[in-house]
Amino acid sequence: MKNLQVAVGIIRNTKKEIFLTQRASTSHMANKWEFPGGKIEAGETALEGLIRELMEETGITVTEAQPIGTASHTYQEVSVTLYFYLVEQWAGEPWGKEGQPQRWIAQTDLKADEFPPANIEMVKRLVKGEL
Ligand SMILES: Nc1nc2c([nH]c(=O)n2[C@@H]2O[C@H](COP(=O)(O)OP(=O)(O)OP(=O)(O)O)[C@@H](O)[C@H]2O)c(=O)[nH]1
Ligand SMILES: [Mg+2]
Repeated sequence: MKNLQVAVGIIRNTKKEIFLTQRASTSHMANKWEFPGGKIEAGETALEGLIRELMEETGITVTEAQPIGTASHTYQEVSVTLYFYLVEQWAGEPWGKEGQPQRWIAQTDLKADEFPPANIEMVKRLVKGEL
């Protein structure tokens, strides 16, 4: 089975809100909410992939990103390893640049079951305020 390496950005503002986007109804994990990001390309570091994906999907220029852990999960169709980054420094204002629904939500109000299963542990850490 394919193993995808995926860089994801937890974009957090000074009010401790996190920027989420919703996955397309036609995509893997359709309609789930996610941290913006995507597949790391050949020859890219995880951080380079993160910076490129957040520009493509949200229009921001990341100026600082802190690696906060990884998670691996095997879905029926594909297995993924997520590289999570906390992003608190950027230029621009994030928006659903590819037409995805978006929202800011208080970190403590995140709901694990709105995310793909690979995200559950990270969402729980965020809700507990461990990060
Ligand atoms: N972006 C993102 N992907 C996630 C998260 N959690 C999770 O399991 N994934 C999975 O990671 C895989 C790759 O992510 P993606 O679909 O965003 O990749 P991408 O932006 O490069 O997509 P593309 O092929 O449309 O260009 C998908 O199977 C997706 O379901 C998450 O929080 N954010
Ligand atoms: Mg993506």
